[in-house]
Amino acid sequence: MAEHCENNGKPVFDKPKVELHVHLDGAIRIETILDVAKRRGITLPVCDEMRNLCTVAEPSSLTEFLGKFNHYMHVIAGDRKAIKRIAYEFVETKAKEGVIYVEARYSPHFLANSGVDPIPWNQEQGDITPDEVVHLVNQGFSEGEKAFKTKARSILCCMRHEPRWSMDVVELCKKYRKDGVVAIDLAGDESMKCESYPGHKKAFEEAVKSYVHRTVHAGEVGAPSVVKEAVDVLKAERIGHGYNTLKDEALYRKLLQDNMHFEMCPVSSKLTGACGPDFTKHPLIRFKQDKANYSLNTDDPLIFNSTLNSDYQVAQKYMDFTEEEFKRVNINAAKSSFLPAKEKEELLYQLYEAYGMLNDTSF
Ligand SMILES: O=c1[nH]cnc2c1ncn2[C@H]1C[C@H](O)[C@@H](CO)O1
Repeated sequence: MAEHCENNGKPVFDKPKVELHVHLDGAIRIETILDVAKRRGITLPVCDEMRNLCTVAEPSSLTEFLGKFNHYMHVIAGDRKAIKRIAYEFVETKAKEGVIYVEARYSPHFLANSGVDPIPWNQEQGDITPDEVVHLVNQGFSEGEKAFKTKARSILCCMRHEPRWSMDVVELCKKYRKDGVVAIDLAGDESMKCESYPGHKKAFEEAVKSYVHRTVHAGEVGAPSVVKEAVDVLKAERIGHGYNTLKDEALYRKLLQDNMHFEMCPVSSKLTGACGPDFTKHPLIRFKQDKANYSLNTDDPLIFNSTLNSDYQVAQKYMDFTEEEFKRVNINAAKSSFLPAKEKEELLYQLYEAYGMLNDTSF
């Protein structure tokens, strides 16, 4: 059994949690993929084989990991019922994990089959645009929130390799800001520098101008220069992963000073090969020692066959995380969330109350 799956049933931190970095399309239930495929008449390998195809059990590379989406995205993309269903089920899953607020990210273009060039996943042309995808996910999240009492908001992803989609993405963030979309992200293969992609830069400039919050995948497998660029050029307010920031001490110090939030995903970092396999030497330990501003997240639980508890287990078992640190992590996550000020205050209040800290002024 993989290290991160040990004792998976018993919650390490059985208190309300906040998750800021999880890909909706990397968090689909395998049973749902199989069920939707059956309804749509799409032939897939049998259950166990499908599970093996969609997951990584041993450390691989970011490229190999990103290839996993090819095995199932064609089943969900371009299907209204399926898109809404994955959003709804996602909220149910997070509620069961004890998450009271989650920001889930996805690329609206990757789930569309119309108004997107090229049409992804070898789909036939259909009539579901990126705009309708966002509407469907918003509906799924809103119904999920009513049913399971966990609040879910969306971050819309630009993809590094498709700069032509990025202006659409920021426009969708603006259009749906009152309907559950809280920020823009840049995901995908980080070795592609965005200096050479004015499409991303323009979109992030528009985001700044229109008060759309920004996070960027950087320093996961890429050099510290990608982190620097995310902060200086794309005006990122949070960094997705950011492990390699530690390779540039001056940059790390500056970001610590600026209270930059790092969205850390320990299980993911091992299985994508972003960090070495020995969790006792993980960059997260330095962030913890320095009392940096970071959160703990699953990233793509379908592909890593993990839950949020897996990441907390790794932190506890290999990185000496205490209950106090788990509380601090979640309070930082709430403070760094992209919720409007009043909702953020309410979220923080819920955490302080659940953590028995309403009279504690040290936070
Ligand atoms: O860990 C990641 N790094 C970079 N890109 C990622 C990661 N996990 C998922 N993605 C990509 C693949 C998804 O289809 C896309 C939008 O969620 O974002």
